[in-house]
Amino acid sequence: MSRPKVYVPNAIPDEAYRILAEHCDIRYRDTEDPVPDDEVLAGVRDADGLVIYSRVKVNQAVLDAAPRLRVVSNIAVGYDNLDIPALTRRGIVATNTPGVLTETTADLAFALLMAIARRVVEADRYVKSGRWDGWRPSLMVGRDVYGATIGVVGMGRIGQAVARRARGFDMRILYHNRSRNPQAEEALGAEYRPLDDLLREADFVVLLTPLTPETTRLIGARELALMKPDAYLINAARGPVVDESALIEALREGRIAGAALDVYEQEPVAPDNPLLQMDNVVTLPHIGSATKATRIAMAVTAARNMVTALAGEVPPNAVNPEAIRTRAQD
Ligand SMILES: O=CC(=O)O
Repeated sequence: MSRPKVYVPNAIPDEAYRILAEHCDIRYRDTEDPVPDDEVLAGVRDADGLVIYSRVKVNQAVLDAAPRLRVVSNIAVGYDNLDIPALTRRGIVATNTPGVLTETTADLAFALLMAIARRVVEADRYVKSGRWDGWRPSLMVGRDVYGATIGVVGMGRIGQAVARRARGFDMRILYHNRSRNPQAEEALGAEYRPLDDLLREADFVVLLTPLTPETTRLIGARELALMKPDAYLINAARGPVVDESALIEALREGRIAGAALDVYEQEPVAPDNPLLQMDNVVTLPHIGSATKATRIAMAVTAARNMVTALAGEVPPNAVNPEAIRTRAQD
């Protein structure tokens, strides 16, 4: 039997490459540079599998160009770059990499929270600018994290990992989620709130939802207006969960105290985006899961998902296992 063909349009760690190479023929683009759309279309032409980072979109045009495609393995926990209904209709299994990045991403979300509360980035820039003329009681005063109220929106794996960190800071933990999580309530002392109530009460609103039609622009002008004027918004989920123009407006008018962002409506963020000019906004370049160990673990997980799915088994992290049934009925 001939080996399946897998298209890998961006460089992946050797550990993951080796797993794929043992079982598949790989068409490899050994660079992290963005893949032009026409290269994706050419790359998938004879591919049985596609292993991608979330910057590559798999839409109808890609599917139309990929008659043999059976598996798409995303090296990310989020999979909003994939048109899941279209994949499922075609019997193509999609997989993601949950679990391996939970703690790493929670660390980063908490780092965003700490950085905005204690003005870490602003203070660093200030010292490096050479303007510091000595200790002053009001210099770079921020707000306490310890004992404050955190509102976690999206109490999945990462949300719960952030709540565990918040417990260490003796924070009051509120959460909002599609469904209540009695286990998180019991284990973490987290209190469920309808979204509006969470927004009214939290000092730090931390977004950790997947991007879905329901969570797109979940936080808009109305929601920002519910937040306390001294509260902060932290987005470690996906940019489009927030209406970015409404956020810019709220920050300009001082309706919230600040924001710490790892993600944006458009990535990379445009150099003239007003958020980049605001001292009370921390801006990171989508690095939630960016540690060496976690990036390797994500790629290895993605490679294993691919190999398992190509062997005709249900892969450990199938996001649309029903696609296998669709295929079986063909
Ligand atoms: O953003 C990163 C991911 O979804 O893993």
